[in-house]
Amino acid sequence: MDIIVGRSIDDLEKYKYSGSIFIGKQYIKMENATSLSNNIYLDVNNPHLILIAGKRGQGKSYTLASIFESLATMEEDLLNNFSGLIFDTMGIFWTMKFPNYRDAEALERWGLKPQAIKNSRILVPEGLSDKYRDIDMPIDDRFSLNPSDLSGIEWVLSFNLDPSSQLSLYIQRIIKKMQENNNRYTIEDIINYIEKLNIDNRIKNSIITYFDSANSWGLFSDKGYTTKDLLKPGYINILDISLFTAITGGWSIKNLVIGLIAKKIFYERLLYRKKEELDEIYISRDMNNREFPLVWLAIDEAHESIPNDSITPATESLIQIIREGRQPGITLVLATQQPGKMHTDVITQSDIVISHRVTAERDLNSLNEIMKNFSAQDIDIYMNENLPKKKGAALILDDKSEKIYAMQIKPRISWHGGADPTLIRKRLWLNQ
Ligand SMILES: Nc1ncnc2c1ncn2[C@@H]1O[C@H](COP(=O)(O)OP(=O)(O)OP(=O)(O)O)[C@@H](O)[C@H]1O
Repeated sequence: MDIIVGRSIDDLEKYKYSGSIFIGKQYIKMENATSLSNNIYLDVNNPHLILIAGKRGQGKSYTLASIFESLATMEEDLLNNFSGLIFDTMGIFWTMKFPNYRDAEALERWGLKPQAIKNSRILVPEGLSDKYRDIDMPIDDRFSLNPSDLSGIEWVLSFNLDPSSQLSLYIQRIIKKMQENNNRYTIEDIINYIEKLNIDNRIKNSIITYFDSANSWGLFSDKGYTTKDLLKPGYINILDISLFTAITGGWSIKNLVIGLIAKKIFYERLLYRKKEELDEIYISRDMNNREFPLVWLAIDEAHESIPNDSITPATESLIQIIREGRQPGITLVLATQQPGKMHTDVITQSDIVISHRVTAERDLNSLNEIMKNFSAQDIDIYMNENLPKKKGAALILDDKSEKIYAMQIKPRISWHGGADPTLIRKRLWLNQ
């Protein structure tokens, strides 16, 4: 019998398969043999917090992309009301634009065909777009942030400064003044203001150096894009922020992008949710298409954005979405190699966990915290007994049904961009 994870018994009766996507097949163990049997679907009708865990190379980025491919190929009426946004921190999801000929044989066994995701859209930071064009990467659009949208503490955390240091306190005071005196301002405006301040020259110069460096990130413009520019309905919007890796403190900049955009999406969805509710109450109103789509946000290597031992520029927004995101209709998908390093809210609030193999003790401990609700067995023992040692094999823990399934994630229809590069350069899938 088919399984739909993340769906209540009531909803199973009401909606049947509608509003669910195919994500893989269940492993069934008979005596000593394990074989693939029932189809596993994922409920996409309701918002969820989904954690994908697994040590390096077990398939967590693959799984994340496989789920988003299935979202991209939903029926049109669902697709029109949906928008996916992947914060591509490692620069590996843009290959969705190409068919996965490499796994054509495996796909055929699953009754699937290599397919490009035509409704995927790649956005890159405005000031870095030439770098992407130089290597012929397909780009659909650019994005930037407006400097006046950042609070003092967001600047401080992006500069990787200790929030209680003297420099940080100055920066927070400066930004407060900028916000009081201006509606919109640029980084140059901030620097001009600092230059006129009557403070110690050493401090003044170091603050200016920080803002000068922010100017070189290629991230800011006085336009700044709206969330509607970023969230094209019916599309998987991929924000490639991987090139910030090359800048010192790169993760702080990536987290700034994640934090600011996630915060804006949260507030806009909150507003539009009220309007949608009114649309439902007034029966004369049309309920077909939402003005602002329901959003699925995804972050790979999420332990870097929302760790358990420090605060990043993304922490506050992500915690807010984790705790309150369901009401406005935001689903968050977090993938990590190190669940043991993630903020405890992720562990306690996830309603769907997809776990590939993990071995580090700290990671096993945090997954066992979730596992306690499902089984008396530890997760590694359960995995060893029920899961073949195969890439893409995972346990899926479903809070709605309080059940665990051993499963194989479906192969990707679009090209996987996260594979390790090999010294031998051959197209083995073409026998070349
Ligand atoms: N469901 C799957 N079906 C078939 N092959 C898979 C599946 N999942 C993963 N693989 C294979 O495993 C490889 C590693 O997967 P992936 O790149 O997602 O690892 P990862 O866990 O994200 O690793 P990293 O931490 O290095 O990013 C892929 O290149 C692919 O060949």
